[in-house]
Order: sequence, then structure tokens, then C-alpha cells
Amino acid sequence: MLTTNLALHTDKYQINMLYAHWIHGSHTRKAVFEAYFRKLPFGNGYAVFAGLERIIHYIQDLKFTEQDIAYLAKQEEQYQPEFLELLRQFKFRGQLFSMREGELVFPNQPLIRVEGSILETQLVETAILNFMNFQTLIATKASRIKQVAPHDTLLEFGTRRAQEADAAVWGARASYISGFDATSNMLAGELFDIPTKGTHAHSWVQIFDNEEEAFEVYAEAMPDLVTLLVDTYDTLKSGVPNAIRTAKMLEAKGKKMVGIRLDSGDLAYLSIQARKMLDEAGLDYVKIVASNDLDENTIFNLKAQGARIDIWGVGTQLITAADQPALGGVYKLVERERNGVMEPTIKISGNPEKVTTPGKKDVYRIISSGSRRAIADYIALSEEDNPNGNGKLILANPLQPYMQKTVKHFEAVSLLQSVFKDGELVYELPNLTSIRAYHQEQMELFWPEYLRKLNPEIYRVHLSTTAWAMKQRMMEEHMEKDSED
Ligand SMILES: Nc1ncnc2c1ncn2[C@@H]1O[C@H](COP(=O)(O)OP(=O)(O)OP(=O)(O)O)[C@@H](O)[C@H]1O
Ligand SMILES: O=P(O)(O)OC[C@H]1O[C@H](OP(=O)(O)OP(=O)(O)O)[C@H](O)[C@@H]1O
Ligand SMILES: O=C(O)c1cccnc1
Repeated sequence: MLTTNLALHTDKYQINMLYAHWIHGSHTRKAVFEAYFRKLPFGNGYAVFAGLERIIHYIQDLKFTEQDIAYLAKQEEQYQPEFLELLRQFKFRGQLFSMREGELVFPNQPLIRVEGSILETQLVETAILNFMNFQTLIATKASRIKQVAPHDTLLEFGTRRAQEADAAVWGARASYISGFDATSNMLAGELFDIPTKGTHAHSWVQIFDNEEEAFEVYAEAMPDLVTLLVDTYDTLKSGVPNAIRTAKMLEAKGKKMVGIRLDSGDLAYLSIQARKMLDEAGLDYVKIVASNDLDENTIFNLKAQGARIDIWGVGTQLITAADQPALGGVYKLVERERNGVMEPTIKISGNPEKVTTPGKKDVYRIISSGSRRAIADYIALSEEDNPNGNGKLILANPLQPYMQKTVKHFEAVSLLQSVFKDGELVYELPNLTSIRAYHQEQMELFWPEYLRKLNPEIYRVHLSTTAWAMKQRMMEEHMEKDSED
């Protein structure tokens, strides 16, 4: 579905709500929605925001084609022709604010804010969440893998096991943002200019009468880029010795073999033995690649066992985010127009974590002037002043407001970027290399205790006292209304 026309890439309930609004005459009323998630994936201390490029293209190309309109006309809801005409004329004319791709983001903070008519803000919910949730999830998983092997080469190998083509391609991009070095997916390489890498499959070896011949033929074809898969028959008795013979043949021609790949068995033991054999043959420059259902935990364990692996090929576990296959990002209404005036709105829930925070909000990263590290994020209503001017800032814990601290020497960096203004793209999308570099810079802004993979410290996201008081007041108003009913 790498298609540009995604107008119908939405849930039917969105179209039904738009239709009912249109019948009611409320579709042009203004609304503000915010997208955020409540819980970090994989027990990680942060998530890596991704998906904005896809969202930008989606909004720019958002148009109902004649084919879409004809399909809508056939629905059991029997949408009236005038409504379909409204959709035919549709163009996104609203505002969209977003975190930058590669940004470190946290629960319960707006990552994307959409403002406009009910028609346009409601229509885009499903696609925005779809792109943001998946790409942010994969970028976060990739970041965990990067953390355990920060100085090794990481190759994304997931396409064959990904949940279809879009997931493979956008997942490869998300992994690259978080520090993977290359992908095996050629389309992702072509579309996003990600470096591509490839070794060869077991079938390459099987198709020849013997392994040695298979290696030689491959080496002759690509003498500068030879990485040989050594586990088809017997890694240490046949694969590695044959690879050494091939490397010597290449040396005789003035060439250097790049590596060998291990894809089964005990990767710690085999890599240690293979390293010894290669070194004894004077081939210390030959790298060892490992693959086989790897994730951050196996890689961490292999390293702890002294594995001599230089390059990690990671597929299934990364591209499917196998240990947590979805990020639960939501898109919630925070303001609505009533009698021509915008007013905050709240969603009450028996579960306090699910009560929404009313009002249109901005997110600030509070950077200590002394350490130049991020100390907390601060969410304030957009109508409040930028906290930079205040001189001091009270950071109250939203769940335990009596726990608060005051910070004095800080810089408050506003995180939400203006992306669409009155439907026009006003954001210059950085190229992928800059996004990746930006992500790396952001990682360095955080103390390591927030970044560690196991039981990280919780990075605080605070609400301004004004936003907090408004939420309390609106919750109390609802409780009073409930008790009167
Ligand atoms: N030393 C090790 N410590 C921890 N995990 C390892 C070690 N070596 C390999 N693994 C991981 O253990 C799993 C082994 O997978 P599996 O049981 O399929 O074995 P296999 O060697 O691939 O078998 P097959 O030959 O059938 O492919 C993989 O996820 C692999 O990455
Ligand atoms: O294990 P993953 O992390 O998903 O990494 C990708 C896997 O895909 C390939 O195996 P496959 O059996 O599909 O093909 P092959 O015959 O070339 O080994 C490769 O050899 C890896 O084992
Ligand atoms: O190039 C490789 O070795 C590769 C690519 C995809 C999947 N598994 C391995």
C-alpha cells in the first residue's frame, strides 16, 4: 500500500461521524485534538518519535478520488450526494503541530496537535495514529538494540517477516533514525537513501555441488564485497575453513574479504572459535556477522559471554516489535468550539490515567543551565506564557501534586513544531541523515539513568499549575453533575 491516495485509509466511524455532523450542521465547527500515548513500550524509559514524514505526505495528498466517492456512494449508510460533494472538494486547511522525528518522547505529552474544522480534524485521526504508533514503536525498539551494541554495525534484516510492505519499508526507516547503519530492503534504500547491505542465503550454497565452489563463485562475482554464510553444513569444520580458503584466494588477487556470517547454533561459542581460526590464518580484518532471531536481550547476553561479533543482522524481533507489537497512542479531543468560542473539553474515566487533560497544550523540555541536561518536560496550556520568562518554574508531579520542586536556572525548549498552517506546509522536513543526527544529539541531552534498558528512572512530565487546576475543576464539575443526575 505504498500508494499516495490514502483518503479512505480511515475507520468507517470517522466518515459516519462526519456525515452526522454534516446533517446536524456542525462539521465546520472548530476542534483541537492531541495525539499521545499513555505507556512506554518494552519497559523502556523513553520512546523515539517517528512517522512525521509519512503524516506530512498523507495530509498533502489527502483527496477523495472519483473512485473513493463512488465507493462511498455504495455504502449501506446511503450518504447523501451533497455530503459526498463536500468530500470531493475536501482539502486539509487546518493546523498541525508535531514533535520532530528522532525526538525522545514520554507518556501523556502531546506528540501531535491538530486544529481545524471537525471535518478535517476527525477525518485524519486513524491514519495519523497508524503512522505514528507503528513508526514510533519500531524506532524505540531499534533504539534499545542500539543501546546494547553502540559501537557495532547494526543491519536491519526484517522485511521477509514484517507485517507487509509498508511495515518493512517504514520500519527500516524508523530503525535507521535510531542508529541502525543499513537495511537489506532495497526499496527503503531507494526511497529514503538509507545505506543497503546484503550477504547471501543458504540457497546460494545449496545450489552448488559443494560449499567451497559456492564461496569461490560468489567471491569472483563481487570480490570487494564478500561476506560468506558459513553455517549451511558445519560452521567450524567446513564453513569457516572454506571461507578462509576463499579469503586467501582473494588476498592473492590483492582483495580483502569483508566477513563471514553465522546464522545458527551457539553464536557466542562459534564466533569465538571462528575469530581464533580467522586470526590464526592472518585474517584479523575479516568481520563476523551474526543473525538468527536476535533482539536486544540476546545481543546483550552474547556480549556478556564474550561473543566476538562485529555486525548484527536483526530481523523479526525488530520489525514486528515482537515483545510488544503495538504502541497504544490515542487521539483525544481537548478543545471544541461552542457558540463561536473555543472551550476545553475533558473525557472522564474510572481509571485516573485515562482522564484526558483538557485544553490546547504545548510541551517544553526543561534543560538545566548548569548541567545542560534535560531535567523534566513541562506541559502548559498554549495560552500560557513560555516558561522561559518566569525566572523560576514549579514542577508539580501530576499524580502527587504535593511533590513539587522549583527550578531556577533553566532553558525551556518548545518541542511541538508548526508543520501545517492553514493547510500549507510550513515545516522543512529534514533529510534522514539530519534526523538521525538530531536523535543522537537528543540522546546525549539525557542522564543515562533515564536511558538504561532495564528499570530506567522515570523521566518526569509535569503539568503547569494552570493546566492542572483546570483539569481538577473540570473533573469536579463532572462529579457534581453526576451526583445531581
Ligand atoms: N550463546 C547464546 N546465548 C544466548 N542465546 C543464543 C546463543 N546463541 C544463539 N542464541 C539465540 O538462541 C536462539 C537459537 O535459536 P534456535 O533454537 O532456532 O537454534 P538454531 O541454532 O537457529 O537452530 P537451527 O539450526 O534449527 O536453525 C536464537 O534466537 C539465537 O539468536
Ligand atoms: O532471524 P531474523 O532476525 O528474522 O533475521 C533474518 C533471518 O532471515 C534469514 O533466514 P531465512 O531462513 O529466512 O533465510 P536463509 O535461508 O537465507 O537463511 C537470515 O538468515 C536470518 O536468519
Ligand atoms: O543479507 C543478509 O544476510 C540477509 C538479508 C535479509 C535477511 N536475512 C539475511
